[in-house]
Amino acid sequence: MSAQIIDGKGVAARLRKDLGEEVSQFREATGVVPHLAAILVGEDPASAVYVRNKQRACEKAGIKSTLHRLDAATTQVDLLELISGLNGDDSVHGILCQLPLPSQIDETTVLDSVTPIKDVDCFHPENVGLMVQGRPRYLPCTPAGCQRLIAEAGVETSGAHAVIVGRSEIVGKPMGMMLVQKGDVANATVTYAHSRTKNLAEITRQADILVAAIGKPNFIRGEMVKPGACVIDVGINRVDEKLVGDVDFDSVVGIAGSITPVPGGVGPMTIAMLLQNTLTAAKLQAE
Ligand SMILES: Nc1nc(=O)c2c([nH]1)NC[C@@H]1CN(c3ccc(C(=O)N[C@@H](CCC(=O)O)C(=O)O)cc3)C=[N+]21
Ligand SMILES: [Mg+2]
Repeated sequence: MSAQIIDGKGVAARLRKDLGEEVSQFREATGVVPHLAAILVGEDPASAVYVRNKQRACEKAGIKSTLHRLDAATTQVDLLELISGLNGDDSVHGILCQLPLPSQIDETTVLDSVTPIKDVDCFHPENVGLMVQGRPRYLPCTPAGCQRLIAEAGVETSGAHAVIVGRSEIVGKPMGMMLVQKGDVANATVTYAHSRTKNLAEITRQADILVAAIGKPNFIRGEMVKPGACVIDVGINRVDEKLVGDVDFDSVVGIAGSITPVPGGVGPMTIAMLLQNTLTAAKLQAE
């Protein structure tokens, strides 16, 4: 038996098409064009590719996108000044500051400076707090994409044991919070595991839903997976010019019940959710 391969790329394409229709209805009803401002600091080639993909997806969906490129040597003061200008620009609904930032810049200070209503990444503590309390303004893009793929796989989450491997503020921590909520594609029993967890394989083997967000290529192997589990691979690692996940696909695919591929799994969903949040942002600000 081989796992069902969850087609993130296909699901994302469908979502983006539906979203494009919603965007055109919104534009017609309000005359407002949803607008995402993206900030890219430095020359990291992977970041440049991601930002370009996000911009292309925006344009296809009828969302305006502008790119603000800053030199790798940009000071924190300059970046904060740019964000302050975008915060005050009524034509801009969403602001995305691509991570990682160069070492002279403190990421937390910068992310906290994005006005919460324009925080389409859902990184601001106000938005994280609202999400954790079960009254989200925005959902964080990558966890929301994972949740959508779990639903697409037809996996029951209510009462299921979801094990999150990884505790980043961007993926692992919010993912667990979303799956433990009361609600659809939620009501799970959540365990967080991470680099200090003892007997990790013993815990991952208890997972009905296993989310791998550790940032280590091919880390989750077949013997760490319960037969029939739903395995969501958030990893994006470049190894010998190739993109590989945090899951060792070849050893897991014969054991899991369903699995996301890399590429073509969570990554495209992250972008679809960003577009969704940008439309939400425009709606909230058009009121
Ligand atoms: N402020 C901020 N928000 C982010 O959401 C954010 C960020 N910074 N920094 C970097 C990470 C990473 N990320 C990805 C998005 C899409 C793909 C994606 O579409 N991946 C394709 C492959 C793309 C390729 O070939 O490189 C796939 O998995 O099929 C990957 C990674 C968003 N991030
Ligand atoms: Mg990390």
